[in-house]
Amino acid sequence: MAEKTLNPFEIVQQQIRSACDKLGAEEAVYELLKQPLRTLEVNFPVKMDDGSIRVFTGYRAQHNDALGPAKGGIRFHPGVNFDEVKALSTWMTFKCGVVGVPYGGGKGGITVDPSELSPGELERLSRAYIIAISPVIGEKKDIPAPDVGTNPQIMSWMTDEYSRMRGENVPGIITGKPVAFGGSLARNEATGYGVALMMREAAKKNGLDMKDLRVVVQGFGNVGSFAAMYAEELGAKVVAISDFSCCLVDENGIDVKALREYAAKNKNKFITGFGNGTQELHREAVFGVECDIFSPCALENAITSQNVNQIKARIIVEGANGPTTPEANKVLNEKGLFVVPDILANAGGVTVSYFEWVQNLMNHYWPFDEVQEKQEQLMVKAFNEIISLSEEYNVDMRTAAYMISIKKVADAMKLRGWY
Ligand SMILES: NC(=O)C1=CN([C@@H]2O[C@H](COP(=O)(O)OP(=O)(O)OC[C@H]3O[C@@H](n4cnc5c(N)ncnc54)[C@H](O)[C@@H]3O)[C@@H](O)[C@H]2O)C=CC1
Ligand SMILES: O=C(O)CCC(=O)C(=O)O
Repeated sequence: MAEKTLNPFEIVQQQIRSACDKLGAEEAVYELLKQPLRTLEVNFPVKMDDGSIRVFTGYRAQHNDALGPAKGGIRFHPGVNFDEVKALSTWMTFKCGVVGVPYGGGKGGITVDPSELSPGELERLSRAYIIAISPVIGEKKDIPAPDVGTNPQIMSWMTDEYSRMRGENVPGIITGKPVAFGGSLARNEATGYGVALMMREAAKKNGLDMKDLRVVVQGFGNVGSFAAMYAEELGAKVVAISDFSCCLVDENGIDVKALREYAAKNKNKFITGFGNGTQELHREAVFGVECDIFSPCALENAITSQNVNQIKARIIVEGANGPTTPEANKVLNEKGLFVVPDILANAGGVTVSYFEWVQNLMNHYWPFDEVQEKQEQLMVKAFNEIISLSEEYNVDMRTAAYMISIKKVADAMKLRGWY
C-alpha cells in the first residue's frame, strides 16, 4: 500500500478535517485552523570558522494564538522545510489545548545539520537566527523552546542575544533554558517523563501493570532517553532502544541509565557500540521487536504502511510529533492497538515550559518534585478527559484529543469574534 502523502502539513490538515467533521464545527473553524495565521521565512548570514560566509534558511510559524501567545520549539535538522514547520506549529496549538496550557501553537527551525558545525559556528547560527525572527517573537507574543537538534545551551545563547537586543533581561522569551540561567527544574526531563506517565496510564486503562511490561523506544535523544529511563523507573523492562546509528536489543532489559551515560560521551550522542550484553542491529529492526508498548520518539512518519505490520505491541505511545502516517494509523486502529496520540503523549515538554515561563514572569522558582507533580496532574487529567470523550463518541484517542482541543480553540476564536 503506497502512502497518499508523507507531507506532515497535509497530514495534520486531514486530522483537523476529520475532528471538525466529528464535532460538527462551522466551516470557518476548519478554514481558520487549516493553516498558520502567520509565517516567516528568513535567510541570514553566519561567519564560518574559515572566514567564509554561509547563508542559512530558517522559519517561524505561528499557527494560532486565540488561547494565548504562540509556543513551540526550534528544530535544527537538514530535513527542516516550511511545510514541516507549519505542521509542527499546528500540532503545538492542539497540544497546548489538550493539556490546557494558555498558549497557541508556534514552531521554528533552520535547515542545517548541527553536527557539521563547530561550537562557535553553532553559537553564531543560534544568535543570528533569533535576531532574524525577533520581529515576530516576544514573551507575550511567541515563546520558542528546544526541539530536535537544539538544547538548553542553544536556548541560553538565544535568550542572551534577545536580551541584549532589548537592553534588559528577558528570561521569559524562551523556555528550556539551563536551570542555572532561568530554566525550570524538571523541564529537561519533562517530555520523556510525560511519555512514561502516559505509558503507565495506558497500561492501567488496559488492565496491565507497568511492572509486567516490555517497552521498546525508537529514538534516544531528549525525549526517547528520558521516556526509556522513566519507563524503567516505573518497573517496565526496556527490551530495545534505537537511534539513527543502530538498534540495541536485550530481552533481559537494557540498563537505560548506563546507556544515557554512554551516549552522552559520544559524537552525536549515538548509542552504537554500547555492548553490555545488548545485541546490535540495524535501526529499522526496532519495529520487529516483540513488546507490550512501542514508543516512537524520533521523527515524524516513523510508523508507515511499510512497517506497521511488523510492530508486535498492544500499546503505542507517541513521543515524537507526527510519528504515525494516516494509513499506518488506520491499520493500528483496525488491529485494535491502543494509541496514545502525540498531542497528548509528548505534551509534558510544553507543560513544563509553561511552568518555566510562569516562574520567569514571577521570578520565583519551584522545587523539582513540585514541577513533576503539577505536570502529572495536568497530563493524567487530560488523559482521562480524552478517554471519556473517545468512549462517548466511539472514536480513537487521536480524534478525541483533536475534538477537545479544537473545541477550546474554536470557543476562544468565537469569543474574540474571528468567526
Ligand atoms: N524536546 C522536546 O521537549 C520535545 C520534542 N518532541 C518531539 O520528539 C521527537 C524527538 O525530539 P528530541 O528527543 O528533542 O530530539 P533529539 O534531537 O534530542 O533526538 C532525536 C533522536 O532521534 C534519533 N533518530 C533520528 N532519526 C532516526 C531514525 N530514522 N531511527 C531511529 N532514531 C532516529 C536520533 O539519533 C536521536 O536519538 C521529535 O519529533 C520532537 O519534535 C515533542 C515534544 C517536546
Ligand atoms: O516546550 C515547548 O514550548 C515546546 C516543545 C515542542 O516543541 C513540542 O512540544 O513539540
